[in-house]
Amino acid sequence: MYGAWTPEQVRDAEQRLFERVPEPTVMRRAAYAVAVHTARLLDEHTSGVAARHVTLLVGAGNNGGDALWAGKFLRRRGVGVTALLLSPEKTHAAGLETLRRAGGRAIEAAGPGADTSGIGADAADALERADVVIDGIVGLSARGPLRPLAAELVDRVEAPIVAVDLPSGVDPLTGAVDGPAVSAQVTVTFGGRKPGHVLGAGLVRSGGVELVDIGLDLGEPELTVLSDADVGAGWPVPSPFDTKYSQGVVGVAAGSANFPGAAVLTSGAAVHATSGMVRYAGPAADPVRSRLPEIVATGSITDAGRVQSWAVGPGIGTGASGREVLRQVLEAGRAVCGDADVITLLAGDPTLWDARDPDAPLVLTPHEGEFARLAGDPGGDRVTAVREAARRYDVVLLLKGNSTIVAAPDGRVLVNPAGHAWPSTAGSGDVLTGIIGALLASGLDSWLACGYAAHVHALAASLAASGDGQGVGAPIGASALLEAVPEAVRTVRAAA
Ligand SMILES: NC(=O)C1=CN([C@@H]2O[C@H](COP(=O)(O)OP(=O)(O)OC[C@H]3O[C@@H](n4cnc5c(N)ncnc54)[C@H](OP(=O)(O)O)[C@@H]3O)[C@@H](O)[C@H]2O)[C@@H](O)CC1
Ligand SMILES: Nc1ncnc2c1ncn2[C@@H]1O[C@H](COP(=O)(O)OP(=O)(O)O)[C@@H](O)[C@H]1O
Ligand SMILES: [K+]
Repeated sequence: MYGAWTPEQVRDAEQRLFERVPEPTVMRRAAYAVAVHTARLLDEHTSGVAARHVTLLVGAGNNGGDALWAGKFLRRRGVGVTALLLSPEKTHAAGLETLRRAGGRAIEAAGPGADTSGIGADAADALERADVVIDGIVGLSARGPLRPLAAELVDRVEAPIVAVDLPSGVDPLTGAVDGPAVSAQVTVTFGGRKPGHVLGAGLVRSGGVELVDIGLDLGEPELTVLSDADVGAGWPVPSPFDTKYSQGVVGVAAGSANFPGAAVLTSGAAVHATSGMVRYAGPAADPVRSRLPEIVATGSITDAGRVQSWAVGPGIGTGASGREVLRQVLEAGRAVCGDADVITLLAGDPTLWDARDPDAPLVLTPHEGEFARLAGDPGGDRVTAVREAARRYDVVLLLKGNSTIVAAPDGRVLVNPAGHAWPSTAGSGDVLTGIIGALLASGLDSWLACGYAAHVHALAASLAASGDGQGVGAPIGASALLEAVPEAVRTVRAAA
């Protein structure tokens, strides 16, 4: 498990740290780590460190200061260092002096001989000759899109980039990118990850994130990211004294005559995710029986028998029959995972919420379009949007995406950064619904159930796409993802 802390939380911790440790000492510690990771990248790309060339992009604040100090440490290893100063009058003075004393060169990014981009001739040359570039344009204090000169420089870089703290152009709080931004090979960050490293485009732009301990005491994180080991440790498996009933029976109300696949995928995922028993209720009972013989299938919810949770929504339609299915499931007073048409129905008819038993956990799993129907466009700050909607509707809300966000009504937020896009295939959301339904039936806390399910779902997709999680991937369909769920569960349990 790891956390991500907001810039505000980091700044508060920074102030407390500076009462004990002088600021320059902290900066040197941070910069030394940047230099170490830069040397590693140089070695990877050029099979050496000495006599290689590193160009620093130096902005107006301490992020640029870190880059300058890193340049000094690289000089000690014989690296040629050129700093391009974006705001010469605001450059970190001590950093600039230490780099110069160590034999580094510092020039104005917008120096003489500039072409229409505004980049000076020497600066353009330094960018071209760089084996690695260090991005110290902006870090925690970034606001809005990169300014024009910074944007031009970032556009021009061809060498691999080490980002200091955050890739410039990424919003530290939301991970949103609105214009040109650095795509780092490695991001070296200090004290704790920031939301920008795990959310949205920031996840992709950060590359590999290296965390450096600089002695910050950060408190409770804004966001939590689960590891394989966390998920494996909590994943429900049968005890010697369990029966098929005691592990929790999952009910699935999904699919229709037109969409039997949704029924098969949701039910199949419930079968693969946990042991125990799965009941299916709906118009696709025949295809479900023929594909999944272990499922007890009936035509209607009233005939389904007792269950501990319902996975409901995919393929049920938004007409009268879908509406009736939702009403019956909500009235059953069991834990519910509602997806797809359920979200559209709840968004369109607020009276449907009245059928809900307030004591039974309710999870909704919208994709972005469904979320917009329910709670409006999530915009760039998805965490805030999901947290507010979870509170407003008193549900656990899972917003799907490359970074899946799970908010509880009490404000807790989990993020699952997939790190790849293999789940992006039709029907894979149905699989997620089935996995969550199964975890709810086992009695797991519904917020954690969503976090566990999103984690295993993304892992299953990666295992299915790459054969064993290591090889080169190939496109998959949701059926392959479904079949890989047991392997994903084995993988996380082995890590626990
Ligand atoms: N926290 C810690 O414990 C430690 C933190 N450390 C380091 O300090 C960093 C934070 O430093 P910081 O606060 O000086 O600000 P920083 O991010 O360098 O920004 C500088 C200036 O950039 C500008 N600017 C803003 N937006 C912009 C944009 N879109 N495009 C272009 N420019 C933009 C704006 O200046 P303006 O031009 O508006 O005057 C802003 O003031 C942190 O990320 C880490 O690297 C480490 O040393 C170790 C300990
Ligand atoms: N680019 C992506 N990267 C990673 N995961 C993705 C991406 N796009 C979609 N997913 C995941 O795939 C699933 C798609 O669900 P959904 O949109 O409901 O599809 P469907 O309705 O076809 O089943 C979700 O779990 C979502 O998080
Ligand atoms: K940066």
